[in-house]
Amino acid sequence: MNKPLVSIEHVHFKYEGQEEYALKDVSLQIYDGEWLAIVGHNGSGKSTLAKLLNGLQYPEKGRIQIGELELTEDTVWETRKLIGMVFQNPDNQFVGTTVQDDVAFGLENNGILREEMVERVENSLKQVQMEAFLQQEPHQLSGGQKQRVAIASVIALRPQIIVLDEATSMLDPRGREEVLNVIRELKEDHDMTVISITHDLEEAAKADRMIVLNRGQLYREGTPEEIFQLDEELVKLGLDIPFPVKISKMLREKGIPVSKSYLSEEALVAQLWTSHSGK
Ligand SMILES: Nc1ncnc2c1ncn2[C@@H]1O[C@H](COP(=O)(O)OP(=O)(O)OP(=O)(O)O)[C@@H](O)[C@H]1O
Repeated sequence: MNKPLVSIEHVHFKYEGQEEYALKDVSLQIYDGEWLAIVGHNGSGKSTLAKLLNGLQYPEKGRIQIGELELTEDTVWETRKLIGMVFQNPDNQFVGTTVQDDVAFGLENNGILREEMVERVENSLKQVQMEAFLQQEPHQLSGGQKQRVAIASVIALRPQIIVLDEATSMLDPRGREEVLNVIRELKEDHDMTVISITHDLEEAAKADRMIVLNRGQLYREGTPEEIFQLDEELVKLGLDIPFPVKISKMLREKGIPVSKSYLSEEALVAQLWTSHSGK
């Protein structure tokens, strides 16, 4: 994690006919191999940032650099090969009549030869643990399974970066867990760079780094531990602090030594066991 793979520099963006800027002077870097979570309340500009990264909109001022390329109307087809997008609604992302066809679709469009296509379809479905569902029809799948197929369709094209725009927000807890596990594996085992855009801080707690957006501006940047220290400030921004972080704060207020804000229930329970058994 050393060179920025994506560099967003002083980006301003306003939708046509609107007075307010949706993004105001936003600058941030995304490093090779990291998982960056971009969080913010409704209307903070998260989806607008995703649209800019995908070249669906262009900055009014400022620039976006992806790898060696500046993202412009001339380079957008090249930059889209580097960035794969997964969106919120699992039902809007299926184009094939079976799981296999769905993953193959993007490859066909990119002129990948049949033999390689078969291999890539199989491999990418394996990476999301959906290889047993090759012939299944989309409507037979759960939300989490559909999103995993959507991720397989993206990784089959071998992008360097995967952007998940609220990709777990329509899923039940089990589906969300499945998708988050897949994201972690893609990052850890396949060196993918992950950008997850979410209003769910529990999900963001799993990332390496977080960016908080507020009213189109970059409010804070830091590790999840650093961001959760903001505490009431996050609540004021309309964000809900994860349950284990709230509990560890309450314990500290009651004089029970919890050294930092624990980001997962498991870590908090482990700390409490350790201090309890040490007495
Ligand atoms: N197509 C559009 N036309 C006009 N204004 C828009 C459009 N899309 C978003 N906006 C405005 O731009 C600002 C940023 O919206 P954006 O959708 O990027 O926020 P968000 O953080 O993704 O919110 P949400 O979580 O509700 O999707 C908001 O003020 C919103 O009303």
